[in-house]
Amino acid sequence: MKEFFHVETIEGVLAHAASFSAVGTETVALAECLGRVLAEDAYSDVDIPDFSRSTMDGFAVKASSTFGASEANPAYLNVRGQVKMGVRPDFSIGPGEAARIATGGMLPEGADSVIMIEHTDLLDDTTIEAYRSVAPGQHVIEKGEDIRHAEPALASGTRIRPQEAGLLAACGRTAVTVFRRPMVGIISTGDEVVPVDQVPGEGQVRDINTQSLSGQVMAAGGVPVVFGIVRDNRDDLMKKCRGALETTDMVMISGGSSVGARDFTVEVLDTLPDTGILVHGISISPGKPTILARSGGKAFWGLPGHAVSAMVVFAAVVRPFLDRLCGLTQTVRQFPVKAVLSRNLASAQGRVDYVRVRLDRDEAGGPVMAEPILGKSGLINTMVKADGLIAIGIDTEGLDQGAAVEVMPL
Ligand SMILES: Nc1nc2c(c(=O)[nH]1)N[C@H]1C(S)=C(S)[C@@H](COP(=O)(O)OP(=O)(O)OC[C@H]3O[C@@H](n4cnc5c(N)ncnc54)[C@H](O)[C@@H]3O)O[C@H]1N2
Ligand code: MOO
Repeated sequence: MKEFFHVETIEGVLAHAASFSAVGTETVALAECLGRVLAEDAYSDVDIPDFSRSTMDGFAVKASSTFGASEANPAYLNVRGQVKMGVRPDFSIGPGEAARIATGGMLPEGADSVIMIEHTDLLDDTTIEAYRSVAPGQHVIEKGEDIRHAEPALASGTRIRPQEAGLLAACGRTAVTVFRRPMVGIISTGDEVVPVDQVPGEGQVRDINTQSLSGQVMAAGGVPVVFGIVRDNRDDLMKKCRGALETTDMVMISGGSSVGARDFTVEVLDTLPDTGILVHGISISPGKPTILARSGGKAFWGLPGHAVSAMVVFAAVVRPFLDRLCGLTQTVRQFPVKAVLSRNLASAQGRVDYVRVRLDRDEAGGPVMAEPILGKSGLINTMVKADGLIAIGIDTEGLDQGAAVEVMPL
């Protein structure tokens, strides 16, 4: 009888991720870099800002000229001139002096702070009264305070969000080196699986997994490459797998990962050159009959056919491998949502149970509640109802109503 072998803990499977390498790099225009992963340490060609700059409309002063100033006892300051925007002032400031300055203006030599215009009064064309004291550095961004040009502004392996793109703009980077988006081959198998544009006949189902897995790949920054549906035929499967491995960076096949007589995936993998099966069976549910193989340095996944199982395995196991291929090395700061379980939940020991949950909160602003969505792993609509997954630990028998849980968003 065929059996699972290498049944592995989730940690054991994830440990294999380190043995796969990031894909190559390419240069993209700044405007195209959103969502990409930086493949270089990015520096600025100048300090940012490159001059000490006012953050308020007012008067640039030496802070010491205002010490002790108040409504009852204002400081009288001599106005030396006006700072023009975008140019270095051609005068300096001494004790008891001030210069008109707008937000963003360059501080004149000698000035170390700015007093807001609303804390001053104009006595005549060249004299102001200051009613407040300011501290050195107040209302000023110092030269290099945002980014110093000798220090890396962003580290290689960082995912570029809008704020990183803004910082790259400040650094003068019109183009950046990023990792290529990994191409992920997607194959569906099964004689009963038909394309979306066909009305399924008796005993047939439409191909869900190609679409849902493609979406997960895209959301993770990869490019799905769809290889369609393969019949339960060893030669056809072999041909598709070879083609997918030759043209993509990672392959996911769904269905045919279990131990049934028609489950050819393992046989095909055993025959492919330079290919070894790393894992067949993971101690998780759903998703136990998952295969991970290495073929010519590429990860090859056999995901369970059930639509929920395939998606859960992607979220819990495949995603960290794809992150690695994407070149992500900086910690991805994604925090789970903390919630309270709405009902008792049974779970078997010896495996990690991934439970779909819907999040809700009452209008009074109580805790976020996690309501389990129970249902078989072939029901895609249970994933639609779910906002996330909770993992019940391998040694945990179940969770009680009211337990604190962490929800991985879907
Ligand atoms: N005797 C045993 N039978 C099964 C076991 C087991 O341990 N012993 N494990 C079960 C579990 S758990 C799962 S999950 C499935 C996984 O089986 P396979 O990966 O071999 O997948 P299939 O048998 O091909 O398909 C399962 C199910 O999913 C439907 N399917 C397949 N592909 C798609 C697709 N692209 N879109 C939508 N639906 C798809 C397929 O028609 C089947 O209904 O094995 C259990 N059996
Ligand atoms: O573990 Mo299978 O992966 O139920 O649904």
